[in-house]
Amino acid sequence: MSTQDELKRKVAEAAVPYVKGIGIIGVGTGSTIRYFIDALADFKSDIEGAVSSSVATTEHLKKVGIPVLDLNETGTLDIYVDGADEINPVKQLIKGGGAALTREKIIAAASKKFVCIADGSKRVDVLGKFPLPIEVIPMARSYVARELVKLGGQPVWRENCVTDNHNHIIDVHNLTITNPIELEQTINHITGVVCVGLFAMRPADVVLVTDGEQIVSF
Ligand SMILES: O=C[C@H](O)[C@H](O)[C@H](O)COP(=O)(O)O
Repeated sequence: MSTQDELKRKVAEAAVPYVKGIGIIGVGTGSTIRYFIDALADFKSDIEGAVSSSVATTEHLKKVGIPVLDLNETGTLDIYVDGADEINPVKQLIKGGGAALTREKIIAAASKKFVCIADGSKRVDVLGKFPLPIEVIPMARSYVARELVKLGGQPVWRENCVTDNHNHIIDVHNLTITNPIELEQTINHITGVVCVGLFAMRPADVVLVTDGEQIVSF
C-alpha cells in the first residue's frame, strides 16, 4: 500500500466514530471512501443502511453487506461522509475528480452534517489548482465551454467519461477561485450545466485530514 493510500485508510477509519449509532448514513465516492466503506463493514450490524452517491459506491456497499437506500424514502440524513479533491481553510471544497459530483452534492444538501475526509495533500489556501469538474448535458458541452472561457478558465472535455447520470464532464483549468460562492452561483446559472464541483454554498461541516501520525480536524 502506498503512503498516500495508508493516509487515506487512516483518515477513513477516523471517521467511523462519527457515524456509530446513526441509522442511515450518506456515503460519498472515491478512493478514500472505499477505505471508509471497508471500515464501516465491521460495524454494519449497527447501521440501518446507506444512501449512495454513485454506482461504484452502491456496488461496494452491497458487497460488504450494507443495505443501500433511496434518498427519496429516507428524508433528511443526519450525516454524510465523503472525500474531496481540494479543501480550503473554511471547508469549501472542489469535488468531482471521480465524476460523482452531482449525486454527492445532492446528498450533501440533504444532510445535516457533512464530514469530509482526506489525506493532507488536499489542503490548499485557495481553491483552483485542481481542475474544477463540471457535469454538463452532452449537447451543451461546447456552449458551456465557451461560457467558461469568458470566466477566464480553460475548459477541457474529460473524454471517455460518462457520468452515472449519462452526462459529460468538463474540467476547468487555470482558475484561481478567490470568491468560491460567487463562482458557484455564476456557473450554476450557465444553461446546460447540471452541477459544478464547487462545494462553497454547502461546505463541509467537519474536515478530518491526516498527513502523518496525527488526524487533524477543523
Ligand atoms: O467524484 C468524486 C468525488 O468527488 C471524490 O470524493 C473526490 O474526487 C476525492 O476522491 P479520492 O478520495 O479518490 O481522492
